[in-house]
Amino acid sequence: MDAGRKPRVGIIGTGAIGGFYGVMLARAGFDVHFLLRSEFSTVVEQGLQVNSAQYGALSLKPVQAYASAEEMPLCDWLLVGAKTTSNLQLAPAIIQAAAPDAKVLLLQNGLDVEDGLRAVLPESLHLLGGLCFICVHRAGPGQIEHQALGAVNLGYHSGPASADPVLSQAIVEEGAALFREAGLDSKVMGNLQQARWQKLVWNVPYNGLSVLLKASTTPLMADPDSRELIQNLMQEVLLGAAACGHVIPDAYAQQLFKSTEHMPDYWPSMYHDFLHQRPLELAAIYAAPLAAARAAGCELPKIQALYQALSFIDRHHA
Ligand SMILES: NC(=O)C1=CN([C@@H]2O[C@H](COP(=O)(O)OP(=O)(O)OC[C@H]3O[C@@H](n4cnc5c(N)ncnc54)[C@H](OP(=O)(O)O)[C@@H]3O)[C@@H](O)[C@H]2O)C=CC1
Ligand SMILES: CC(C)(CO)C(=O)C(=O)O
Repeated sequence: MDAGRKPRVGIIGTGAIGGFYGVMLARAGFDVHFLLRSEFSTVVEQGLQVNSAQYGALSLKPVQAYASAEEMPLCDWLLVGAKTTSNLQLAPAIIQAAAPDAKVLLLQNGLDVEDGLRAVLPESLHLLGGLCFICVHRAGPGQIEHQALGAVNLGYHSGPASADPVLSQAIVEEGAALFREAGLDSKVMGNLQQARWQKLVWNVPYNGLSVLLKASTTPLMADPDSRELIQNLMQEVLLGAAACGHVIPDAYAQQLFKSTEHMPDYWPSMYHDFLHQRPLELAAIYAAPLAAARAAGCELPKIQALYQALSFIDRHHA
């Protein structure tokens, strides 16, 4: 990349997350290119709209939109906004759109989501994980509803800087600076696995229960049984994390629980997948942490039961 030039950003999977962060970066002056699938023609015709409780009505038009990665220019940063269930299918697009030493940032929930992709990406590409603390969903083609929050915490996973902590830290800082330039909070996480476990403290209970109980956060937080279930599931995530060497203080779970009471009523992204008969992110959000905890000698029976019920739903809802 030329010194002084702003990095070129590619969005691989322009849904709620990809669309929101892509629009914010484009508005901050970055050269952003969007890979789309089903919404390609609508977005070419009508642009991308973000209806944000925080920033008001934002619009990006025209959009540098592509139906194929082969037409995209080589990008310095690739932000993957697809669901984890699409990662392997998207690997050729990521490789195609990546500049020679590009940074690939997975803006996704779950554990070990980088591992599957790492195995198929060239060694020259840096791979990072990003945890998005945001409530956002697609309301229609190219239409993104942003209800609350927006921070992204980043950590280095692997690549040419794996053995060089100074370089990997600098790369993660560069990524966090992109988001900060777009007016969003972004922290550097020294330990990506720890950060992923922390995020699971929220996603394990709320994502799955929203599908199983067909309830958004407000009713889930209002009912004594679901409140207890959420707290028990959170405790099991802490146990699993600790067994894997990541101690998360109980106060962290308590604070997430409390802050959910003050969030606007919210349907987690897994519920939107259920509603639209898309595959659920069960491997990343349930199977991977269960397997990691089990390998460390720790069984998590409530999470296991939730996972089994969701697996049934996932197989039968399409
Ligand atoms: N939504 C939220 O508030 C949050 C989501 N997350 C995480 O962020 C990640 C993304 O979630 P979210 O934005 O909600 O998901 P969405 O379903 O809104 O977006 C996924 C996008 O990826 C696209 N896509 C999938 N496969 C391909 C492909 N082969 N080629 C081109 N595009 C493709 C989809 O296109 P198509 O329309 O054609 O299917 C869609 O536009 C998930 O891991 C989720 O858990 C994390 C925090 C909050
Ligand atoms: C936890 C929450 C709602 C906001 O922090 C989120 O990021 C998610 O849905 O994954």
